[in-house]
Amino acid sequence: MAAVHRDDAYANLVLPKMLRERGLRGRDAAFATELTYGTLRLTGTLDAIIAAAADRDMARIDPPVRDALRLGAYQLLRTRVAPHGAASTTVDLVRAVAPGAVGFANAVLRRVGEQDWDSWIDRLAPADGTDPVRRLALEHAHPAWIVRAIGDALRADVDETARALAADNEAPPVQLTARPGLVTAAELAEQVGGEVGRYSPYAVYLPGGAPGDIPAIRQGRAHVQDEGSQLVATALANAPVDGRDERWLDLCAGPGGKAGLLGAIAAQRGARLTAVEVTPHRAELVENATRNLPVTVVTADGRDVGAIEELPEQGFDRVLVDAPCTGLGALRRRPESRWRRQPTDLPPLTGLQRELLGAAIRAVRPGGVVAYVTCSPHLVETDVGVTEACRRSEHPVDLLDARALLPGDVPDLGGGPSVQLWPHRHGTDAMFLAVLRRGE
Ligand SMILES: C[S@@+](CC[C@H](N)C(=O)[O-])C[C@H]1O[C@@H](n2cnc3c(N)ncnc32)[C@H](O)[C@@H]1O
Repeated sequence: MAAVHRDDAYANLVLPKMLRERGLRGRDAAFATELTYGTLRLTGTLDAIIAAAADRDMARIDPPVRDALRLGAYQLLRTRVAPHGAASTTVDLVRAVAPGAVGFANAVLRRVGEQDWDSWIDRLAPADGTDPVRRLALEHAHPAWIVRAIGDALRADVDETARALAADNEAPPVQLTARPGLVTAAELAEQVGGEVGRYSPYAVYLPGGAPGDIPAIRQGRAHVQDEGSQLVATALANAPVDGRDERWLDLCAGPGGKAGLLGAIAAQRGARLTAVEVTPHRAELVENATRNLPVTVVTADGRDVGAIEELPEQGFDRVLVDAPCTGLGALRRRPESRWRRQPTDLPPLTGLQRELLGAAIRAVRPGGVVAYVTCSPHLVETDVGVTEACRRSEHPVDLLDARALLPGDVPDLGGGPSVQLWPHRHGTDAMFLAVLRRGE
C-alpha cells in the first residue's frame, strides 16, 4: 500500500513479488491480494468514510496511519473478517508505524464499524435522484469524472452505468489465447483444466493458479490475454481487403499481446507482421512475445510513417493502431489507476491517438483496412477521436461495420459501426474498436 501511495508503484507488479519474498502462498496469498486490491479500488469511498468517522480531513492523517485505517475499514465493511480481528490487526499495524496514533486509530475504527457499507453510503451520498454522478461515485468508488465518462458512453443510462462501475470492482478472470496453428482452444482448455471461451475462437478461461507454470505458455503456444483483446485483433484479421494480403502492421505493439495473436494468424495465411514500438524495453517484450512467428519488430515512433524505410506510405494491407490511452476500460485490472488518472491526462493522449490513426491511414494501401483500438470507453478516445482523425485525413476512408467482423456471436453491440465491449456485458475489458477501409 505504501509502495503504491508513496512511490507510485503498480500493485499488480509489486504485490506478487512481495508475496513471493515473504513466502505467502495459497489462501494466505489470496487473502493478502484481495485485501490490497480491494482497499486500493475502494480508496476514495473508504477515505470519505474514515474522514467522517475521524471528523478530520484525510490530508490531516499521517500517510502510514491513513493506509492502515483504509485496510481496517475495508476489512470491517467489505469482508467477512470478524470485526475484533480486523480492528486488532489494524491497531497492531498502527502501533508498528506510528505508536502515538494507536488511541486515535482505535476510536476511528470503532466508529467506522458502527454502520455497514450501505448505511455509510446512505449517510454520505446525496439523496437518490438528486446527484446521480456523485452518488454512483461514492457507491462504486470511482472519481466523478470517470463516472461521467462511463455514463456518457452508456448514453446516460444510470442503472447500466451502475452495473459497469460495479464490474470494475470485481476481480478479473484470467483468460488465455491459444495461438492458432500451435494449439486449439479445446486442447489448451483440457491441458489447464479450463473452459473454452464464449466468443473468441482462441479463448480459454483459466480457473485459477499461476499462468506462468503452464507448459503451453512457457513454450509460446499460448499467452495470457483478455478475451476483448483477442476479439479486436481477430476482427482486423477478418476484415475483407481487396487483392494482396501479405503485409500487416501493428503500430503500437508493446508489450506484444495482440502482435502475438496477429503473428500466429499471419503465419497461417502466409503474411508477415511488422510490429512497431517506441519504447526500447517494450520492443524487447514484443520480441519475446513473437518469437518463432513471422514478425519483424521495429523500435520506432509509429508517427514516422513515410519517414523511415520500415514504414512506407501505402505499404501495408492491414494495420492495427492499439493506441496509448487512459486505460479506463481495464480499471478492474489496475486497482489504483482510477485514483491516479486525471482528466488532464486526456489532451496529450487524444492528440497522440489522432496522430497515430492518421499515420495508420497513410501506412495502409487503398483497399486495405485499419483497426483503431483503445482500452477505454471515453468518447473522446473512441468515436470522437475516429471521426476527427477521418475528417483530418487527406485520404478517403470509410467506416466498416466492426460488429460484423467480430468472431463468435457477441451480443449487445449497440447500433455500430464501431464496437464497444464492456466487462458487465461481455466479461471482457472495455475495449473499443473501429475499422476503416482506405479508398483510392
Ligand atoms: C495500448 S499499448 C499497446 C498494447 C499492445 N498492442 C498489446 O496488445 O500488447 C500502447 C503502446 O504504444 C506505445 N506507444 C506510445 N506512443 C507510441 C508511438 N508514438 N509510436 C509507437 N508506439 C507508441 C506504448 O509504449 C505502448 O507500448
